[in-house]
Amino acid sequence: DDGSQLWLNYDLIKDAKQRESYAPFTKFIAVASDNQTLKIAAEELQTGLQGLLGKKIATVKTATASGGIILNVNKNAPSSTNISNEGYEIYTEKGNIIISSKTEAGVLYGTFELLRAIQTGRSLAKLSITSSPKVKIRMLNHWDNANGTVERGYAGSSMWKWNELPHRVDPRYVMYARANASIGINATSINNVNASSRFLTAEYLEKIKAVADVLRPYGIKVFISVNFRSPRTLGGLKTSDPLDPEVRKWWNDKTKEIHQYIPDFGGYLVKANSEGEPGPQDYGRTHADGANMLAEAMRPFSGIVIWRAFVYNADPNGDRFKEGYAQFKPLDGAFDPKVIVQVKNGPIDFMPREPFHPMFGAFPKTTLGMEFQITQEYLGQSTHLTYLAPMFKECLDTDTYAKGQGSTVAKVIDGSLYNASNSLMAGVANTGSDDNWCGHPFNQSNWYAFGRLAWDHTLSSEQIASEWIRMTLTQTKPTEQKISDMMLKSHPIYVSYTYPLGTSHMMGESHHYGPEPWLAKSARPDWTSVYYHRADSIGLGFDRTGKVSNALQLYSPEVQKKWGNPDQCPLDYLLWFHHVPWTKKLSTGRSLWDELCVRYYDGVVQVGNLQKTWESLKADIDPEIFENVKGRLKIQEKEALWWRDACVLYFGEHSKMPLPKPLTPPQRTLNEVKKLVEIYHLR
Ligand SMILES: CO[C@H]1[C@H](O)[C@@H](O)[C@H](O)O[C@@H]1C(=O)O
Repeated sequence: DDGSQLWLNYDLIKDAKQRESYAPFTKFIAVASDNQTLKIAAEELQTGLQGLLGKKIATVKTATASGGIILNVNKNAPSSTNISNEGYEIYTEKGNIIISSKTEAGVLYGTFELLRAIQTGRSLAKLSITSSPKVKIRMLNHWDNANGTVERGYAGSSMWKWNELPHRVDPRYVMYARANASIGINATSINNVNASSRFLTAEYLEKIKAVADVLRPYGIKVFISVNFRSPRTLGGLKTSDPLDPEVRKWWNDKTKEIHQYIPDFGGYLVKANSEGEPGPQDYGRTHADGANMLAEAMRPFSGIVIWRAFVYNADPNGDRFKEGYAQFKPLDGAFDPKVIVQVKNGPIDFMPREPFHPMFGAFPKTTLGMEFQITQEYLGQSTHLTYLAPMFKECLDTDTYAKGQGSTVAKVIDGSLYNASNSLMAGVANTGSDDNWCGHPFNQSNWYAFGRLAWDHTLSSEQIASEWIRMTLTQTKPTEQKISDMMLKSHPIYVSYTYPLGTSHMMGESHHYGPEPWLAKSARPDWTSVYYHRADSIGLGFDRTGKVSNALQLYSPEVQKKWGNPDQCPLDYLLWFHHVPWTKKLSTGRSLWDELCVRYYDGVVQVGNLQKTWESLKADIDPEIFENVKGRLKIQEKEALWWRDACVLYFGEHSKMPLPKPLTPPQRTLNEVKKLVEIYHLR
């Protein structure tokens, strides 16, 4: 098993009794219409049950006996059932299992839920499931380039073969569609937000159309990331000013043209005036001017405009933490209803642990979408085992107190806090052309977890891990439990040997691989490490209280209270908000310096424990996957040591304090670690 079938490998259920228990419900599949989506659902059931039960199952038009699975689209289902268009019900009636929804896509989602029930060993005897997605647009953002590379991709080159399309349509697109549909993902933006105008040419629209045609029956809409300067680069206009009538006409025409290829086009995703990308500010206009121009072009159609809030200027005296908020806050209420503003989970940039972005809860008149990063740019890329569901949930479950207690980030995102009519959760994809799609075999679990949480953010990290392990790795309970334990501990372990106590942004410059806490000079001050950790002879951390940047003031008073006092701030967030003296005693009873060292050292020890646990599971795991993970855990251990030694040695030069007992000295000198990291900068 090379992992190419992801969590849909449908391996035979080993326990014969269990297989038999499903026999009374799997005698036939009834599907009345020949709608393509329903056909796909029926075929998925056939493939799945063939694999899981080793049983060939026929499809019929109408059920004449009991003991089958009936796929049922009920467009007029009473609204009292409280199920949204994409939601489904699964129940038993007259000895049949009914999967029912108002839409074909809903039936497909229900079908995957039934298969998941069997894959994870649940009983079908008294099924009664109703499920509706909590978020409307559940989307992958690909940072894939036209030349086949992937920005921050760690699983090979792009999965989109632009040089082959539209003539050759890679069969992997179908696998991709199945995988996404199985977790409820219903949208995908196919190209990098650092966007090439090429994607708006007729040549590329034909290619994108071919992809959209594959994804459509799986309920997935295609979006395109656009370059704001396209009216100039493609249209030959003198400007891309969003208030210029010719520019507006260009976008209107382009949007119409796109719809000739893709009638159900999802819409535009835009990174503007961020990290050198063009945008409305180039012409003295606002983000709202830019977004609303595109929304107007989209007016005749169902599509939308997703405008990113990831913006920051290079102000050495400012605080990047406050930038997105500062630029967007005056525009709350100014955006067209077709616009969703997509905000990264934290205010800086996908750091391993960030406080939630202060925009969440502060924009009652704007629809805010969530942007998570599934690809592990700062989280071990393809060599560290890091399960991200707990990190996603930590953000979603945090209370913004925007409308009193219980105003969680999740409620901002699912639209319930401000009664938003649309909602969005996006994840930067980690897919590539690697056989197993995601590089590290465990990285697949982050794609899976993202989709499951976008559908239902109340699912627990434990449940999602358990599902994924059973569907992907093993059905043996004790093994499952051990792997689940590894996964649930993995994010805290990673944070421990990289960014403990609320430190951030100390990675190697530009490639973002490995530690570089000493980085003090870069093209921009806020691309260095010293800007963030602010280590000096007194202490460590960025003071964001009223004394210095006062970024804390962007949060509601309850949140300020929770994080604003260094004696009460949870240690995991401490150095995000406070410059703490090295000698200050923390709640653990240790000084800041001692606590920092203990965490760096413990992280490395824990990676050793992950290795030991994995080794003990050898007999139960597919040999190829076993060796693959084993090798990567070795790399993880080596790199955890780099991080530990780099940070402890570097910060030690500031604190001038000895390592607490019983920690043994680092394996290298600071210069030796620096040399290791410098290799990655050699040309
Ligand atoms: C697409 O650019 C990325 C950039 O590679 C990445 O290092 C940074 O984290 O975020 C940017 C963004 O989100 O726009």
